[in-house]
Amino acid sequence: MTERRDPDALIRRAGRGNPDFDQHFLVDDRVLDRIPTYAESFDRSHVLEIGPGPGALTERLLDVADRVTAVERDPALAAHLREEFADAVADGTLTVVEGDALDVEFPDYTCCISNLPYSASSELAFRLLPDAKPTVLMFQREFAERMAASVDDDAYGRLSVSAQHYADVEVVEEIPKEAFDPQPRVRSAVVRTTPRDPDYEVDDEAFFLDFVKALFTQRRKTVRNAIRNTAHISGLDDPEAVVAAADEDLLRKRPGNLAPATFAELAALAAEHGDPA
Ligand SMILES: C[S@@+](CC[C@H](N)C(=O)[O-])C[C@H]1O[C@@H](n2cnc3c(N)ncnc32)[C@H](O)[C@@H]1O
Repeated sequence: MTERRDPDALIRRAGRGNPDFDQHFLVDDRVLDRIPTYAESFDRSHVLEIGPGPGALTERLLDVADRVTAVERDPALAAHLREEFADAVADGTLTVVEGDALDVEFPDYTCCISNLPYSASSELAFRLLPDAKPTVLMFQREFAERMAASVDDDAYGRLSVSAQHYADVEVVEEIPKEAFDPQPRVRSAVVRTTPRDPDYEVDDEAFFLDFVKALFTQRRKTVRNAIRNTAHISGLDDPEAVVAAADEDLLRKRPGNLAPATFAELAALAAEHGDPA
């Protein structure tokens, strides 16, 4: 292996960042070395990296992948990456795409490994998860815990059910603020998602996800009241018919105590009786 670039030197060569673009760069070599290992069991032949920044993680991804596509919104950083990794760009192992990862077309990647911009965590996660490709992603710790939470956990909510609809979700490492420059205000965590089909059937995915979103806006209410109060979000024309058709024990529970498969059953019942838009 050739000697690695120093992350601090990469930041210096990239030039000071743009505060509008959520730029907290990883400078801890041990953390940077570990991140690609969390994807060891995945096909890493074509890795998608969102928000490569100065390129410290990109360099490690180039070591384990046949190809890396790196999507960077900051034009100065995209130019820096093309210069810093000119050999890899020239031989086609690295493609730098300048643009917003929420808009650009993704290549036919095999897995995504990224330290994401936290302000777009949710939108980026839900752009990636339906692709059914494995991911290793860094998020704010609290967001990561909510993604991975199980029914009855305090952190269990809409994010848990929606993310786990697409994949198994695990928090594989917590990362202290000191691993970044500049340091973020919040702690971070690395999440691994392994795509799989859910263990329940959903006929109308969009309605299921809207129904979950609706009920979790009323997480402290009973399911009965949550169904009644959120028709404007779930799109149900006749929430009373759903309440009339549902099991009494279920209606007395709170949304945070319903497992994903129970949400799916209730959503099917709601679609059948509640006349969704
Ligand atoms: C938290 S930094 C991570 C940088 C680098 N991967 C690291 O670990 O040091 C996030 C990076 O995403 C870039 N970025 C922010 N919003 C973006 C977007 N919508 N699309 C693509 N890149 C974005 C920022 O310019 C920054 O380089």
